[in-house]
Amino acid sequence: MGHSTPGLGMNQPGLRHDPEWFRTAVFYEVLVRGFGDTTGSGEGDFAGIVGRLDYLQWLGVDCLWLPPFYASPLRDGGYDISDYTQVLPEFGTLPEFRELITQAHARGIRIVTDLVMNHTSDQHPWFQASRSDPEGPYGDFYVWSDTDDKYTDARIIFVDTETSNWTFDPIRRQFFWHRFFSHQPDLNFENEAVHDAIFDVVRFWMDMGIDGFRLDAVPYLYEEEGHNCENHPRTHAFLAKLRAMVDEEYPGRILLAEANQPPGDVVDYYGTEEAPECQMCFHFPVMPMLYYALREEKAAPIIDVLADTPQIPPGTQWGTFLRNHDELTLEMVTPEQRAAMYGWYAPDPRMRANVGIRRRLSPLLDNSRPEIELIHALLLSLPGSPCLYYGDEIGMGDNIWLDDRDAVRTPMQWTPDRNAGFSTADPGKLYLPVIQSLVHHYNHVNVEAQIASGSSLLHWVRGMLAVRREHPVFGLGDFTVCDSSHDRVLAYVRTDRRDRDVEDRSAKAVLCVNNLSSRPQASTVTLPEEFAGWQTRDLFGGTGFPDVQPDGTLSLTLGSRDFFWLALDPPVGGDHG
Ligand SMILES: OC[C@H]1O[C@H](O[C@H]2O[C@H](CO)[C@@H](O)[C@H](O)[C@H]2O)[C@H](O)[C@@H](O)[C@@H]1O
Ligand SMILES: [Ca+2]
Repeated sequence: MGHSTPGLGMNQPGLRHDPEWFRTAVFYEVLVRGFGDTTGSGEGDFAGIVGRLDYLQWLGVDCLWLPPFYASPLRDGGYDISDYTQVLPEFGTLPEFRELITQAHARGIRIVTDLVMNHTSDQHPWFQASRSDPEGPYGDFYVWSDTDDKYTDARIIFVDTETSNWTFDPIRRQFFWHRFFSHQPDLNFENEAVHDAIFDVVRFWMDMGIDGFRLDAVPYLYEEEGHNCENHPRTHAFLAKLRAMVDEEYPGRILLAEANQPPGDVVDYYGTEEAPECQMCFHFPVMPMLYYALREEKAAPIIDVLADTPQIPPGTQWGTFLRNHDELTLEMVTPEQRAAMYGWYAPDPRMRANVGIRRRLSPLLDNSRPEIELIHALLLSLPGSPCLYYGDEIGMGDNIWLDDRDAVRTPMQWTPDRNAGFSTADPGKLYLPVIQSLVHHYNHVNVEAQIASGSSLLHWVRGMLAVRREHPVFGLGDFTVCDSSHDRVLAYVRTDRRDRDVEDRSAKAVLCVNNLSSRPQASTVTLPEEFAGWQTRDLFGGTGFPDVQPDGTLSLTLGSRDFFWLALDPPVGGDHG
C-alpha cells in the first residue's frame, strides 16, 4: 500500500492572502498518530499526513488542527507534554513537521496546533526541578500547597478518574494543583516566568510557520480562593497579553479558544476592542443541542441556545463541530437534557466517559445516512467555521472496548487492505486496532471504496463543502431565525451584508430549512420583511422554487430529515442591491 490517495492529483495553489481566512474556512482535526504510518511502526507520522494532503485538498478543507504531537509520556493522548519544543520521535522530526507545513501551505491548507498552557506532564523537566528544588528557578512554576483544602470551589473535571484537584508529592512533601489528571500538574500563572516560558513556546512554533494555536483548556489558567477557578479575570488579562504579542510579532496568526463554558462566558474569550483575546472560540453549548434536537425532533433547543449566544466582535468567528477527539461533552446541558441524551445516545454505560459520550458521529446516529446528512447540513449552515473530525467524512465507527477516549481515536480507514491501508505493520503492533465492527468494518467503510462510489457519504460531504465554499455568506453572513408554522422545522436566513462586486455571483442571502422530524413535514416559514416577493433557487441544482409571498411567507414540504438551502434573489426588475 502506498501512502498517498491514488487518483487525486491536485493543483497546488498556495495560500491565498486573506487576513480573515478563518471566517470562511473549513477546519479538519487530524491526529498525527492516526492518519498514516509511513515507517511501519504502527503509529502515524508527519509524512503520513503529507501523503494524504492531496486527499484533504480534494475533500475541500482549508485548515488542519493537529492535537499535540510533542514529547510526551502519552498518558493523556499527548496533552501531557514533557518537552514543548520536541516532537514525539515516532511521529518524525522537526524538519519533517516543517515539511508538512510547507506541503500543506502549497495546497492552500493552513495548520493550527495545540497550545497546552494550563499544565504539563509530571515528567516535564520544569516539574522535576520544581519538586526537587523548591528554592530553584522552577520552584514556583507550579501551584504548590501544604494542604489540600484550598480552592475547594473548583469542580473536578475528570470525574471518572480523579477525586481531588490536589495530589501529594512525596519528594517536595507538598500538594500540587491539577485540574485534569494527577500526572498533569497545573502551571502557576501567578509567576511571570511562566508567561515568558509559554511565550517562548509560542514563538518557537510560530517561527516554524504554523498559522495559529488552539488554546487547550484555557479557562483554568488562574486560581483564587472563593472563585470557581474558571474564566478568572486574570486569565483574560493574560490572554490579552498573549494576543498583543502574537499581533505584534506574528500578525495574521490566530488563537482559537477551547473554553467549554456557557455562551455568555465563552464570548469573553474574544476579549474587547481595547484588549482582544482570541479570533475564534469553539461553540461548546450549541454542539450537544444539535444532537438533542435530532432526537427530540424539535427546533427549539437549537433556537434557544443561539438566542442565548451574545454577538461576537467584528472580525471574529465561532468554531463549530459535531465531534472531536474527546467525549461528546454534556457539561453544557441541563441535568434533564443530559439524562435524555445518555438514554438516547449512550444506552451502554461503556459508551460514557466523564460527563459525556465517547462515541463517533456515525455510531451515535446509528449509521443513519439521512441523520448524518442533516446534522452536517446544520453544521455547515449555522453561524461559525465548521471543524470536521477525521474519519467522520466516511462515517467511521468507534470501539467502546478501548479505554477512555481511545474509543474514538482509531486509525483512519483508507482501503479494505491490511490495517485499512493505514500501516504495513503487523496488525498487533498498531497503536490501536482498526475498526472491525459489524456495521463499520474497514472492509467497507474506507476512503477507497467511497471514492469509487459516487453516492457515498464522502462524495456527499465533499459536495457540501464545495457549495459552502462557493457562498461566503455561510461564513460571513448574518443569522436570522424565521418563524416556522411547524415546531419540528428549523428555518433561518443567512444574509451577506458586505459591499459586493458586480461580478460576485455568490448568494447574497440563503434560506436554510431543516426538518428535524423523522416524518415528512409541511411548514410555512416567515422570512424577514426585506425578502418579501424574492425568488428562491436551490443552491445544489439551481432549480427555482416558489417565490416568497408578498407577506414574507413561503410554504415548503420536506421529507424525513430533509433540508433545503435556497438562495434568495431579488425579483427581476426590483430595486434591490
Ligand atoms: O489537557 C487535558 C484535556 O484538555 C482538553 O480537555 C477538554 O476536554 C475535556 C473532556 O475530555 C473537557 O471536559 C474539558 O472541558 C476540556 O478542557 C483536551 O481536549 C483533552 O483531550 C485533554 O484530556
Ligand atoms: Ca490552572
